[in-house]
Amino acid sequence: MSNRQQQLLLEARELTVRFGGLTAVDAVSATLHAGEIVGIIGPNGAGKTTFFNAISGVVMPTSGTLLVENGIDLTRRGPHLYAAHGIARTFQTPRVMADMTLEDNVRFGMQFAGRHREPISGLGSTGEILDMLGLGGLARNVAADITPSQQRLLEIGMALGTRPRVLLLDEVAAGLTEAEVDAMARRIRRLRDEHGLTVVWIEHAVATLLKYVERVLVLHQGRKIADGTPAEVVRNAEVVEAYLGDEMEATA
Ligand SMILES: Nc1ncnc2c1ncn2[C@@H]1O[C@H](COP(=O)(O)OP(=O)(O)OP(=O)(O)O)[C@@H](O)[C@H]1O
Repeated sequence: MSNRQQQLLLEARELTVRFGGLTAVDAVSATLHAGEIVGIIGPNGAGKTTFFNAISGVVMPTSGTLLVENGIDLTRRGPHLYAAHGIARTFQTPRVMADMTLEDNVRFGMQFAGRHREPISGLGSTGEILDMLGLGGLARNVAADITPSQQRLLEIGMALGTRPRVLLLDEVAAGLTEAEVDAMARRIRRLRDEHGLTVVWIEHAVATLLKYVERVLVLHQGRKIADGTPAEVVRNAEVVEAYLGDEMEATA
């Protein structure tokens, strides 16, 4: 492992999120190191999105601790601070601004960049960001006029505008064709390989995700039940049982 990969960018310690009597995330501990592409899988309602919400400041954890780069404690701090510390995310339903042009959408994201954050190499301008996502030719179009899969890419562009080190992707492949998913995965890998980002990627389609990530966390009923390479988790008995075997068969 290189030094770059060893740098700890995010650490959740016993993170718990309760909604009334329901424990959506149950004492989950996990680490994320620079240069990783990590997937999060788990059956419906497993707590994947809530865990994302907790590590991006969208929901306050009930208990536990969240540390970011340089050991800074962001537990229970506001979402703007997460962006300032280099954490950016997309949402399951893309939150683009339909009436604005693609370049203005990316510019909007840039307003949330931490004032002292260096631009990402090769992704410092709206043009570079849109080109990297294959949206350069549509820069002056309004977001309402592009396809749903292009809107997903645009939302990634808005996140990139904040100059993140860690990019959290929530089901960016949902509803895409196989060819589009493949193109999306290649772009995500380039974000890591060429632009130095670290990626955490939730996808409901397990077989899809396991093809593209190097490490995977498995959540079930709010608990982390596995954390390893795709090959390791598909052989994990607790994981197979959580999915009743069904979705894992395609990847076994
Ligand atoms: N704001 C909320 N208020 C109350 N309950 C919530 C809230 N958000 C999520 N939950 C509940 O928390 C649990 C975990 O939900 P979450 O959306 O995190 O799971 P998930 O693994 O992302 O599921 P899916 O694959 O269906 O998106 C579910 O039981 C859900 O109903």
